[in-house]
Amino acid sequence: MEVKVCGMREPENVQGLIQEVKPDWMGLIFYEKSPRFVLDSSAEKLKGVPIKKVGVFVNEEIDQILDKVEKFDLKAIQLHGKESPEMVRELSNQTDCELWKVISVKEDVDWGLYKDYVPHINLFLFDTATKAHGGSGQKFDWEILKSYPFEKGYFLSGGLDEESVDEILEFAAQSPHLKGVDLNSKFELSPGLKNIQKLRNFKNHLMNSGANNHKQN
Ligand SMILES: O=C(O)c1ccccc1N[C@@H]1O[C@H](COP(=O)(O)O)[C@@H](O)[C@H]1O
Repeated sequence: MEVKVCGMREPENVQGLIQEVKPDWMGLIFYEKSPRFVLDSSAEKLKGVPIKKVGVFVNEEIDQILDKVEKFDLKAIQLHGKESPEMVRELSNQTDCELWKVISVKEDVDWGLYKDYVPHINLFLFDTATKAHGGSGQKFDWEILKSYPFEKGYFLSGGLDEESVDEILEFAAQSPHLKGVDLNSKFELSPGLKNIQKLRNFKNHLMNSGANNHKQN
């Protein structure tokens, strides 16, 4: 089970994350309306940090995305808006980054809307649908994922907190395509500043409970 910690931006906080939590991925949010928005002026300090970085974008132009890939040395691109399969295909032809397409969940998912993304992406990421697009701290009903029809792996997101570990493990036991979890606002001291202790507790609990033995796709 992989762990992504999203919404990072303060260099000291990032150092704490790398030394004490060691997640697989660190997310940087490039959506101006987010309280976790990362400025270009942070690129110098964040570019070389030894952790794989995911850039989070909402309905952004391809040129702008590729500019951030270069400036921040991103290894994955998380598309968190209404990006079309055509746009994702075009992007996949212009970058070696992994592509992660978000599916925002309300009450149900029409899986047919997502099949055209499958050939062009590395994974889906499920989050709760809200007007702010992400970072809501709200969970959705994971039961909806029982009908997940694709072979592609996915990440789970949306309001995950320290108390979610047992629920995640129970869910993972019946969900062979669950590849990772994405942690964000429930682990914050303030927007963009994470509580390292809480993140460490979560990761230790998850890993010591055998989640690293979970079958991955
Ligand atoms: O965190 C944000 O501000 C944000 C804004 C716009 C798009 C995505 C954003 N974050 C993503 O939201 C999910 C869930 O976060 P939370 O746990 O509910 O706070 C996560 O994938 C972040 O990458």
